[in-house]
Amino acid sequence: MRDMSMTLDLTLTSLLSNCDRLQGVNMFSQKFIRHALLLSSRGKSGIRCRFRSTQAIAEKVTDGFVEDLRSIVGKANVSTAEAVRDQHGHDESYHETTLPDAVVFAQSVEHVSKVAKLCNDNVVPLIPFGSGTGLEGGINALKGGVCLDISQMKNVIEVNAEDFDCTVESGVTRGELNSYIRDTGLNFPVDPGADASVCGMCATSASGTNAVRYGTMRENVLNMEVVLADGTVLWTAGKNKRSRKTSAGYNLTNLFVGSEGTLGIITKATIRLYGIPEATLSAVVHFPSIQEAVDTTVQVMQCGVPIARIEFLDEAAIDAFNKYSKFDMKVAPSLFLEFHGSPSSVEEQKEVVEEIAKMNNGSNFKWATNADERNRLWKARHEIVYACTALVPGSKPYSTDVCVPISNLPAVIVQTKEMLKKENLVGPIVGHVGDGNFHIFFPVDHDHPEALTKIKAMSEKMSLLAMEMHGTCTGEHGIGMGKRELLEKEVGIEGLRAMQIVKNAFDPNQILNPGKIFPV
Ligand SMILES: Cc1cc2c(cc1C)N(C[C@H](O)[C@H](O)[C@H](O)COP(=O)(O)OP(=O)(O)OC[C@H]1O[C@@H](n3cnc4c(N)ncnc43)[C@H](O)[C@@H]1O)c1[nH]c(=O)[nH]c(=O)c1N2
Ligand SMILES: CC(C)C(=O)C(=O)O
Ligand SMILES: [Mn+2]
Repeated sequence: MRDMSMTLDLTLTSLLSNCDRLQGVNMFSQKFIRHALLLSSRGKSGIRCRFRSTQAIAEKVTDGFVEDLRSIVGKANVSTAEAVRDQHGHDESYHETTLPDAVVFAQSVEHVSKVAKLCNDNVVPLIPFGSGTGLEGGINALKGGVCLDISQMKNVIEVNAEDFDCTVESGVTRGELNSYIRDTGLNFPVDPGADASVCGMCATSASGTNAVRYGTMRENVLNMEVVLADGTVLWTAGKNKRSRKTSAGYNLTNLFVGSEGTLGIITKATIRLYGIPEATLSAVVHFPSIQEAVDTTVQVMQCGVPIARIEFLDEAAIDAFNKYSKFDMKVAPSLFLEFHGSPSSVEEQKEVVEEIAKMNNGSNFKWATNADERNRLWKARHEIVYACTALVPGSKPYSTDVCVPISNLPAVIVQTKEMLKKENLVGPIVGHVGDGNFHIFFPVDHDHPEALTKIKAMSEKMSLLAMEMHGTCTGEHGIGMGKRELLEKEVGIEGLRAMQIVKNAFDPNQILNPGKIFPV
């Protein structure tokens, strides 16, 4: 860490600005709706191949090195069995498995620190493994080495109900946390659908269906305990700190959020909690066209409705959804909605959204008031990726993930749909449209490499279109190994160089999750 202070002060100030995107506006007057309408009309399990690690690394992970790992974490917590390495060599995406040479199950931050130091001293790659639900090949051991599974560190360290925050260890998943705090009347709403580890969600800057109301991980992490490549343990906002605001120096917390295991291993996270809303109401509404569904979204957002979820599914997605989850919805472009608040505020939001949807020819509103109906709806929505892969037996999901400023969303989705048609590709579209973020789900069968080539070309075109429209190639899944070649196009050569300077300062031996984020 010798050179860190020298290199960081040149580059970090502009990178680490904090953004607060949570919405507080709540204006429902007719005047406001008209203004917003005017604004918008003006502008606007398959077969996997397994690669072995590179020879040079395999030679470093000798029997002696494995013995050293065992002496740190105990014999039972190190495995070189092929089945265990296989399970840790891929996430839930289409990326083909790449095996680590050994898997270590850490039980404490001391274990993590000593394993990191050992790997750093021997220049052996070290890949943090959260719960393996990522979608960009983040945990693939591209250069072999040690996969550090931190999922067994499962303590909830503290819950400060009166301050609406808590601190968890790396293995606690979102679902486990919410079960643990159920009696407090609080919950952690950031919801990627999968039951990912909270620290893994920090590492990928995850979001999902609730982010439109509660923000992404970036807005919800207050502090993190991180182990650096050389074994140093630090708290990004200072030990035991959990204030809502800070102006103290660089924002290290936001630097580690979204760092995808390339800068350090997140062993604890202090995050914000929210009161479980007094009233919740979900609804589904169908539209004659994609344009009308997405226009509705834009107008709802421009009116400042504090909607908790506003999810778009095109007709192909609804069809897959019906078949997989045994629903019988009208096969048409649709919005899934959810409102949170007091009973009167929910009623007010409902009325405004219903009116906007109707102005855009939305029909067949179905309201889900009881918890069972709502849970069934959202469970099915979160399984949509499996519904889409079920369209091609034996396939794995390839998901695009662009995000654009909300006013550009209708144009981007409509153009995407036209591109799909032109390329003759099957790809249901699903989106967290309140944030301007959407996915195409392509079922990928590795027995048909020509189809994968076509899908990759389409995905790149979409990313370029999103960037042109002032957006990003990844709203929430991260760069991983799938989007490395797009990063420079997005942040520019200067941005990429600044990121490389940060990487080199924190990880001079390049041991942390090598091959990820940066172009090859
Ligand atoms: C069905 C379904 C649906 C969705 C999603 C997945 C699936 C399977 N996802 C993606 C996924 O849930 C998300 O990327 C998680 O944040 C990954 O958390 P894991 O704990 O599984 O990390 P995983 O183990 O998959 O690791 C992901 C990356 O983070 C690193 N990492 C993990 N834990 C770390 C730690 N403690 N310290 C440092 N680095 C660490 C890894 O090295 C890797 O690079 C998603 N996402 C989303 O944002 N919105 C969505 O809507 C969805 N929807
Ligand atoms: C790619 C997936 C599973 C996703 O992000 C979603 O369903 O929103
Ligand atoms: Mn998503």
